[in-house]
Amino acid sequence: MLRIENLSKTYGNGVRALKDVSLEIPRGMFGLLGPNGAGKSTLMRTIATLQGVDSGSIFFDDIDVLNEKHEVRKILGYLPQDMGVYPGIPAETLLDHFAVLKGLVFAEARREAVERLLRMTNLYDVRRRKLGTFSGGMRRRFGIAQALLGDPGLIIVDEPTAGLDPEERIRFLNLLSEIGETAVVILSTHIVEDVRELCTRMAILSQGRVLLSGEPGALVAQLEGRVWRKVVGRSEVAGYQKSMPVLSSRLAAGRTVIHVLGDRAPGDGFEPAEPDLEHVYFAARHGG
Ligand SMILES: Nc1ncnc2c1ncn2[C@@H]1O[C@H](COP(=O)(O)OP(=O)(O)OP(=O)(O)O)[C@@H](O)[C@H]1O
Repeated sequence: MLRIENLSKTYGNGVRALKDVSLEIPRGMFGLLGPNGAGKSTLMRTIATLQGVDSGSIFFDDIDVLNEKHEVRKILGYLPQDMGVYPGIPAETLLDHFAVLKGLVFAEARREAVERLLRMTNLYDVRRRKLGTFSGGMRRRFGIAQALLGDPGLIIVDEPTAGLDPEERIRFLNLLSEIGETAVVILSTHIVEDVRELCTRMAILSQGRVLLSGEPGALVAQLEGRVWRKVVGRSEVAGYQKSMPVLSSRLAAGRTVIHVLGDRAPGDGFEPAEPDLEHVYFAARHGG
């Protein structure tokens, strides 16, 4: 279990990236959802021991993450938002190199681990190709392979599906879900579907604060009876957005459907709608 308590961080330029953040993250897949600039990467880099905070604490089981960096690095797998690219190096050679850095010093065990991870990420057939020739999806899968070296108990994946085409995204999410059972896996994303499809628990972060956390299904259930829908003209959307909390506005077959939040039926042609995780996300950001 990862326990984050009262974490605060202000950057040198005065931006308060984390404001008293507390979270309990059990084993399994945990989704950290938030818009750009919410503080997700700051939190991920902090857990990954790459930067410090002004106050607060993080414990992974008995390890004091902020003060025992060396211990954390032994059990950590980290896939950063931007993995440094080494375009001229073949995938297998680079993975073997990372494995040495991770402490896999025995050649035979290392060879087995590298082969297993290349097969798992479906890169075995292209293992001799240089990284510079890989597509975005292949590079992401290579990132996962390096993050899984040494069987980490704590895995951090920062915005992994950004820029992937739908097929690669699904392949990548399937890969992640396979590893989510024995480790604490934290996945940061601004894509609601990533969380819906994968995560047993989640939190929403906005402007450095945790707006809510819990199980996606339970959070959706809390909105039961409070979401209303209406088909409107495209030009009317802005007016509704001014006068009521609009959770979403979608084009469906050339018509615009808006969903709004309200404890009572808004009248005026609105009808009850099934809440979904996207509504949870926007309701939280509306303060609902
Ligand atoms: N090194 C830094 N120095 C100053 N400000 C920073 C630094 N890193 C991040 N910030 C600011 O801190 C806030 C949180 O940024 P962070 O990257 O943690 O958010 P995020 O949720 O990961 O967003 P994104 O999805 O855009 O990466 C933003 O306002 C950002 O501009």
